[in-house]
Amino acid sequence: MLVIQDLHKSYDTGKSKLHVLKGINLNISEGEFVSIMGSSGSGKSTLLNIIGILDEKDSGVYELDGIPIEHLNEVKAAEYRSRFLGFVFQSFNLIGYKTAVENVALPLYYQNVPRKERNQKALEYLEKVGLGQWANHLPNELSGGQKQRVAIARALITDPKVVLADEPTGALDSKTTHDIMKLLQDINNEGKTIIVVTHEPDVAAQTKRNVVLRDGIIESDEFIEQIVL
Ligand SMILES: Nc1ncnc2c1ncn2[C@@H]1O[C@H](COP(=O)(O)OP(=O)(O)OP(=O)(O)O)[C@@H](O)[C@H]1O
Repeated sequence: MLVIQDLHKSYDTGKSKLHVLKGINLNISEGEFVSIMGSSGSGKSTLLNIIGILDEKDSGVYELDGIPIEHLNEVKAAEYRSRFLGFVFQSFNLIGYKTAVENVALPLYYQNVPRKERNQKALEYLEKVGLGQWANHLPNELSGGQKQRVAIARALITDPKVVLADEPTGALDSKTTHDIMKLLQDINNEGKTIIVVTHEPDVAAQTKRNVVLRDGIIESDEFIEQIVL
């Protein structure tokens, strides 16, 4: 599903180059549930941004579903993102003036799906994450956990190959973190590939494979005994 070989990334900081990813090798198969940990600055977000085609590698191989991801223009990058990837962020990234169902339907709007069809599907996905009753509420009427459920429904609505979640529980209390991780486990058990960047060892323990980055290289990469919620 996802092949990364000897991947490097540097940032130009004006005076010098900051070499952030220093030869990453990572293969992720369909249906895996992977957590990426590592101390602040180790390169987790940089790696996730490259996997998410939000940023470009300098060198090495990155293939997504068999397609080499190389020097894409913005239109092609956006097309691949919408075809292959779903995104979940710590801060939910919902549009404040749109209702829950409108937020979930948004990726289908960009795929030119007719309004009736996209709203119907969005409602289905909201029901899937347990929020059918909240379809017409605005984000500021929802709790943090509910907002993240809306964001997860939005990430799933295009049936992406891979869901990328950057600190999805970072803004949530421990009970809500449990509920969101349970939801991600359910989604993974249905066959979806999920990659989660997290600072929280408890969250990583609820995935099936843990990758630890240290100073731009993979320090460890282990299949783990998943704590099933
Ligand atoms: N656009 C950028 N320009 C310059 N430097 C950057 C840029 N993005 C990240 N960096 C630097 O690259 C290094 C790795 O950052 P990255 O965000 O990937 O780390 P991280 O492991 O996700 O950290 P955190 O856990 O704090 O989010 C850091 O030193 C950061 O300051």
